[in-house]
Amino acid sequence: MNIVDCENVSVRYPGAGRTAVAGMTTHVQRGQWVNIVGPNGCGKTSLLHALARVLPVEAGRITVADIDITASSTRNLLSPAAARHRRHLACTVALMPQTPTIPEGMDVYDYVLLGRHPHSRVPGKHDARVVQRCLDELNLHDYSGRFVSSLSGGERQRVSLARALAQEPEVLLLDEPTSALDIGHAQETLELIDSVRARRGLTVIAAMHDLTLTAQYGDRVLMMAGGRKVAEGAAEEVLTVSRIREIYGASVAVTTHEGRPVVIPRRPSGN
Ligand SMILES: Nc1ncnc2c1ncn2[C@@H]1O[C@H](COP(=O)(O)OP(=O)(O)OP(=O)(O)O)[C@@H](O)[C@H]1O
Repeated sequence: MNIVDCENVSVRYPGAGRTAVAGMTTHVQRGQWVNIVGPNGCGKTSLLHALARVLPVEAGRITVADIDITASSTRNLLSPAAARHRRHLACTVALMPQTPTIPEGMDVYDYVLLGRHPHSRVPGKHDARVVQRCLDELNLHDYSGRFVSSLSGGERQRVSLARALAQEPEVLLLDEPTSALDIGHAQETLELIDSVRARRGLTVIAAMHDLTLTAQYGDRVLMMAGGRKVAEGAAEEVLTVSRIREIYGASVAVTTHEGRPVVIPRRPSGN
C-alpha cells in the first residue's frame, strides 16, 4: 500500500526562472526506503521539502498517508479541517533538514523534546520516555544538558535525527543524514534508521550523496538531474558506470559486494 504518492509534481521558488523540480512522479509503499540521488542542485532538497509541505508545489499532486497535502483546502489557515490535516501531517511526517535551525540557548534534551510537539502540546511522562529512548539509541545520553549550539557538526546531525525520531513519524524524510558523520557514526546511524524501519514499519525517503551507502541501505534509488527524474529502480539498475558518468560527469568503477553495487571514484585515465 502506498503511503506517498507524488503525481507530476513541479516546484518553483518565488522569482526563480526555472523549476527546481519538474514533472516528478513517484510512489512509495509503507515501510519502504527510497534514496534520492543526483548532482548538487538537481532538486533533492526541494522534493523533500515539497513532501514535508515546507515548500508549496506549483503543479501536480502529493498525497501522504491519505492526505492530499497539495489541496487548496489544506492551506486555509482558518479552516478547522485544514488545522486537523496539518496536525495529522505533523504527527505523520518528520523532516531531518540538511542544515537544522538551532535555537540559541537550547539544550539537547529540550531540542529533542520539540519533536514531541505535534503529539503533545504539554509534554508528559510518555514524551519524556520517548525522548530518553531516542537519546539512548543515538548514544546522546551524555549530551542531554549541553547547548546544541556547542556541539560539533556531526553531533548536531545526530541530535537532529533524534528529534525527528522522537516525532515517531510514519514517514521520515532525511536530507543528507550522514554528510557530517564519520564512517562509524554514518554506519551506526543508517543501521539505527533501518532497525526503526523494520520494527515500526517506518517509511524512509533520503537524499544521499554517498552512492555506496545508497546501495547498501534502501530498496530503491531515484536519480534526479536538472529537477527531473532520470532513473528509478534497484541500486544495481540505477548506479551504473555509464549513468554516473553521464549524470555526474564522474569517472567511477562499479563493483559488487554481497550483491550490492560499490561505487569507486577513479582518476580519469592518464593521471
Ligand atoms: N531558496 C531558493 N530560492 C531560489 N532557488 C533555490 C532556492 N533553494 C534552492 N534553489 C534552487 O533550486 C534548485 C534545486 O536545489 P536543491 O537544494 O533542491 O538541490 P539539491 O539536489 O538538494 O542540491 P545539493 O545536493 O547541493 O544539496 C537549484 O537550482 C537551486 O539553486
